[in-house]
Amino acid sequence: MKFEALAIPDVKLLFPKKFSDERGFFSETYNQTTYADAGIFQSFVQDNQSVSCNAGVLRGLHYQCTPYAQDKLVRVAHGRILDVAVDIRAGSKTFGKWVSAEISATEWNQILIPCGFAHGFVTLEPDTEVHYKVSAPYTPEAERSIMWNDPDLGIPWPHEESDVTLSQKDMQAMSFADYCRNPDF
Ligand SMILES: Cc1cn([C@H]2C[C@H](O)[C@@H](COP(=O)(O)OP(=O)(O)O[C@H]3O[C@H](C)C(=O)[C@H](O)[C@H]3O)O2)c(=O)[nH]c1=O
Repeated sequence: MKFEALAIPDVKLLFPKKFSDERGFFSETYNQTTYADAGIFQSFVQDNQSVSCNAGVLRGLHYQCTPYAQDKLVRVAHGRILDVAVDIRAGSKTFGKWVSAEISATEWNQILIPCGFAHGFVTLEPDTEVHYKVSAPYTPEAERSIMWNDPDLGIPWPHEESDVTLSQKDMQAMSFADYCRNPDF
């Protein structure tokens, strides 16, 4: 399995093989053995899928607090996203730092977001379909949101505030300063 570490090495980009022929293509989008070869030993317990009708749909920055934290293996079956992971591990030398990558059906790449990172993405094309595996079940009471455009994080999203579509939850997300007052990682 071809992979590369991003600037925060715990976040990895993966490049599964795609076997194309005159019918179309086949790809193993997850395989415990070959992903272990890339240093991904997490076991996943839940598959998620979100479809966003337009470009500019922004979901995040989300995480589940300990002990309900989730590793996430994210891929795009149709369309393209800018995916962002923010290190929220208290004491980490990259605390408050972020990494980003374009994940798309065209590139057929994936991103592993470990526990201890807040995760978000913005769609770059209409009808973008994101599939992701998580290593712990959904626990609503453990769900937290940090403001996507928090000035202390300074994530250079490609959209202005007026151009993004957010959920009510994400519109009311906490600031990063609020998170720092009571970090739950
Ligand atoms: C995450 C989740 C949600 N839901 C229900 C709860 C809501 O009624 C509905 C929509 O949930 P939400 O608005 O939180 O969905 P997203 O904004 O796409 O959130 C996700 O997007 C960001 C990028 C993430 O990294 C998280 O995995 C996840 O928070 O699905 C479930 O039933 N199970 C689940 O695992």
